Amino acid sequence: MVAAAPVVCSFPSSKELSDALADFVVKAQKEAIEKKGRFTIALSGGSLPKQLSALAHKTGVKWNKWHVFYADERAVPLDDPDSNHLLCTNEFYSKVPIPKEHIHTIDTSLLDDMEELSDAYEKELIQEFANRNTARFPMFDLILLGTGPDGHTASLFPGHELLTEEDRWVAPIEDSPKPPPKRITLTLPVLNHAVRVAFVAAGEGKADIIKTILDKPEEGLPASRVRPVAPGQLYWFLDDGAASKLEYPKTPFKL
Ligand SMILES: O=C(O)[C@H](O)[C@@H](O)[C@H](O)[C@H](O)COP(=O)(O)O
Repeated sequence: MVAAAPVVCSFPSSKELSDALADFVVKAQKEAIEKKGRFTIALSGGSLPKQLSALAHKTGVKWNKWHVFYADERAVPLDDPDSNHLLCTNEFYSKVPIPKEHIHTIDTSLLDDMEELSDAYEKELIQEFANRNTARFPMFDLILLGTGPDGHTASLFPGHELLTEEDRWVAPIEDSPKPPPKRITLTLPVLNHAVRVAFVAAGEGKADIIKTILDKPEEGLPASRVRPVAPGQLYWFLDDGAASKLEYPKTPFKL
């Protein structure tokens, strides 16, 4: 399947990165709403939610058209300090008026059964993206991802059997090397059918892994396997620290 080359942008500071990311998200939601009257986005945990707070100061955001899912979520109650939903609430939703019913959380009554928890979240996606039989995989308007020092993304970890999943939209993982061990995650085919996927990474601590992911995709790290099929497009939003070892060409940011 054909995938366009990633577009990599680097910014001198974390503030400039957040600001450009916010403009990029506003443009993505504008295009999606013009086409379909709604904007479907998936968010990750880690440092990403904080980077989104610059969106609170942007104009032209139609918050009531947003439909938010999680690229991955930890199998914990929604008020647990490990919950990505809690993190997104504190860092992002508390600053912007997304209707609560448009934010798709896991069903915490199913925390004892990871298969059921994952299937229930897949059903949430099926409801949003219509009938699974008519659409092989959902096409998110935008998926925002981070990457860890091992090259994982969402809850897809190096060498893990979930990397070969070809059918499910959402899958459980019970042995995540990054705590907590139990999570659910969007699968690679879902990441690779999005209209846009953007990775966000900042800090010199990320420089080595960013270099491996982008300069040595043949190593097959999970983040290197995210290559949305055309016309989908992959973007990397980095700060100069995270991009400092990269040979892959950078593109000046433009909307
Ligand atoms: O729930 C999670 O653990 C995250 O979704 C995870 O995939 C994260 O995005 C990366 O580990 C990057 O984390 P940082 O942005 O904190 O480096």
